[in-house]
Amino acid sequence: MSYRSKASAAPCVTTFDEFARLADYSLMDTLNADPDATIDGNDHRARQVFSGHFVPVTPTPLAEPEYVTHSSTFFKELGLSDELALDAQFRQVFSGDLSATHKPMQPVGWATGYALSIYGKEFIQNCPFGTGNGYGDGRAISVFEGIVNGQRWEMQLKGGGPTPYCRGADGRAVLRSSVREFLAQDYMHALGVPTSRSFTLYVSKSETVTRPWYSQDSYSLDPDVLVDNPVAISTRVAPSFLRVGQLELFARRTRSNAHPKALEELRMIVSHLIEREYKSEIDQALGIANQSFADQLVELAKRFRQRLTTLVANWLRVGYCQGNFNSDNCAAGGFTLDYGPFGFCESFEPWFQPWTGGGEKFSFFHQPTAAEANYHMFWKAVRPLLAEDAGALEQFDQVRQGFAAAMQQQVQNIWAIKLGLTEFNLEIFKQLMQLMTQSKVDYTIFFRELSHIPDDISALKKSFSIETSPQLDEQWQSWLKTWRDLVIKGGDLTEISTKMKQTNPKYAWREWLIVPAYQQAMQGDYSLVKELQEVLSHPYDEQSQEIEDKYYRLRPSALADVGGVSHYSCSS
Ligand SMILES: Nc1ncnc2c1ncn2[C@@H]1O[C@H](COP(=O)(O)OP(=O)(O)OP(=O)(O)O)[C@@H](O)[C@H]1O
Ligand SMILES: [Mg+2]
Repeated sequence: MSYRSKASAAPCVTTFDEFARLADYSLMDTLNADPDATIDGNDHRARQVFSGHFVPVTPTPLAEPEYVTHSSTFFKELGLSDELALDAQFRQVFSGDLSATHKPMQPVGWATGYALSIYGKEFIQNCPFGTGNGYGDGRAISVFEGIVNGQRWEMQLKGGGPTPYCRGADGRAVLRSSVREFLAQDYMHALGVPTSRSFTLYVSKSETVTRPWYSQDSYSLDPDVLVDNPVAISTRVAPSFLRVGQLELFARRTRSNAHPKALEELRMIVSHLIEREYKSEIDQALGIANQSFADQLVELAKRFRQRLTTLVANWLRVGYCQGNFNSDNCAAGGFTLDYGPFGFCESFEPWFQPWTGGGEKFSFFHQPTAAEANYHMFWKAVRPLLAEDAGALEQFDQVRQGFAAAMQQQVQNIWAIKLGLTEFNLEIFKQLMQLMTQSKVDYTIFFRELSHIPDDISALKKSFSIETSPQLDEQWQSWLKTWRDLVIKGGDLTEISTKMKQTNPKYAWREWLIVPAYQQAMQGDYSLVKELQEVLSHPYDEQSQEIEDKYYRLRPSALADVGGVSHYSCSS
């Protein structure tokens, strides 16, 4: 299996006119708008939204927008030329000014409500009205839907200004978090991990917002200063932005009989999910003719389970920790969404958690359990739609029951692949985890060095951030021998090594190397952002010696506990 990203099509769309013509809004045609909303989308204050699937809302344009970057890789895949990102009208639209659009593209975007469950427990405290009706996309506004290069995509501004779900906040995202989100999303794609995609990033040259953050070299757990930050809008793209929390919102309304159309709205949103994210797979599994909705739901449960368990196993593979894997941050399409509280594990720690608000339950190795809690909420939300079909309901429940076993299977599978083994070996794995923790290994460097299948531990020592004792070295040597003997049984060492290098990336997300990129970007210099984009878009490749010296190295120990580098409290 190779995790390299796919090849791309030749560019063809070069003007905004051509781009706007790709718009096709099936979502607005098939789902319900909030009946209390205004048609013009001038709807920017926190309020309750009682029904409907979306609220028409216009973004708030950035003042004096400037181009920061775009994803060249993704533009190519979509058949868009790179110049388009610099086109004045295109920039205007993707920095929030929809007045520059023309038909069939529409001058109004939309935001959606969703609910939140934390580790399987329903929460409404986050809603300012105490009802759950004020919670949803507070600063994410979708502005485009269309068929681009043969595939349907939705494009969503993040930081596009307040919506009815803003809960009194400003609806903005700062450049720091936008650069992080943009780069991380692109990086995840390059790693071969399903994700929403980075599209464009523009910053305001004159508008700032004040956010709590860390002073230089601060060891504080919580931010200790207020910083003025330029505001930015990044656009992300996905087949849909449906979250498990969104299904939950409609299920909760159904359960409480909130309004007469509640069950129908739940059915509609789940059908929409199938249409957008699972249609071809379900058609393939069931055949196109004579499918009942109940059959589709059972198949949906299977497919989502498969995607979610694979996703989380891949997060473990690449060292990613979502940090706040609640149901409102869990895409129902089974890909990574919301790069706010995330981080990548450098110095190995099973319970690594970069986000100070997240706690151990959302830490690195707890993600499979967090995923199960989200899957449970998905199951609970969709279940009422099967009330009339006992047979399908039983199958649906069985898929839910099987989550833990399926998850364990995926995790074991990924460990076997990471270690170049044909099957998971619990003893080898347990010993390794212990040794890795004791030696504080750099997660990425360790597995990359191991991918060369060395017979001596000296190469692996490059990844250790402590001096090891002779006893520990002996334990390592003995582990290495047992592991190597097992690998040898699996076949040709060169082939296994090549596969391991396609599984274990060389280039990692190192927060301390990202910090200078967003700091320089705040001063108007985007060159480091571009450089990182380039390095991180080929994470499995050997790159130049210069890049290796700069990016393939351990975090300086002085940065180990620095606020904003090793941990952060705020993702906005
Ligand atoms: N500055 C802000 N203004 C308005 N709403 C905000 C702001 N920051 C966060 N929110 C809202 O708070 C909720 C939870 O925060 P979270 O950090 O998950 O959001 P987010 O990073 O904006 O979300 P996502 O990537 O999931 O859309 C979301 O509904 C989000 O829209
Ligand atoms: Mg979120």
